[in-house]
Amino acid sequence: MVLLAEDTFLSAMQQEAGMTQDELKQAVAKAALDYIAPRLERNSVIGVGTGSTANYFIDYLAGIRNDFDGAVASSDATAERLKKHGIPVYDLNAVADLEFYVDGADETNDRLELIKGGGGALTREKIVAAVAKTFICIADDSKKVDILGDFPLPVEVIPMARSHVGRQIVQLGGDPVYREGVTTDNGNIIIDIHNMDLSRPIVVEERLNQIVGVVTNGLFARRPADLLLLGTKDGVRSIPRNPST
Ligand SMILES: O=C(CO)[C@H](O)[C@H](O)COP(=O)(O)O
Repeated sequence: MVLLAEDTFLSAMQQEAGMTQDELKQAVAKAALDYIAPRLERNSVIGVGTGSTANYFIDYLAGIRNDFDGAVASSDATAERLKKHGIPVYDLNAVADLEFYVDGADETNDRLELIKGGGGALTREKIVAAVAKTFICIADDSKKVDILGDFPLPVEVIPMARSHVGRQIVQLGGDPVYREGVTTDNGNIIIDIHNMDLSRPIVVEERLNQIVGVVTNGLFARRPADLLLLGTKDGVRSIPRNPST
């Protein structure tokens, strides 16, 4: 595990007010690159997430592609983008060591517990995050919340279990909404849970995963991020997880 600095503001590149959300995403992607670049070895393989913030990170990564070996992708879309930049993409099973995983999020709380899966890639994201030694979450400050759950919680489900899982979610107090027309990279469907009490994220994460037919859900509470790079109008805040909270 890399030693993480105290909460600090990084870089002066975005200190003017009025930055767009996209510019904040770009700023945190650059901050992630600046964080990992000096820590990479020539044989390093990097875990790479999915979504618009992760895409900016991939584009920055291309600038240092001769300084590391390659990447593991959390989705087919990410693999495609990495390859377009000439970055070798490895199967996770072929990789012995993954120092860093860099990915966005739909929501984060103070404990760096996350909701992910807005882009439907939650299962592969969770697998890569589980393997990586350090999970760096990159997000603009619209994603920072006190209590998770305004963003509907995605659940990846085996298609034939859709109705069963929906009924179980209702029993747990959530409102399941089938994400129409979406098939995950694993050939499954997504159910988004609205109005669920997520004040105890670890408990909910485990309870949902016990439902037969659920592949996994988008709560990253058992494996939160280790470092949050949060884009704000005052700069990128570097917030390491505090394991004692
Ligand atoms: O979990 C994800 C994809 O499954 C993304 O990280 C999440 O949806 C954030 O996306 P974006 O960076 O586009 O705001």
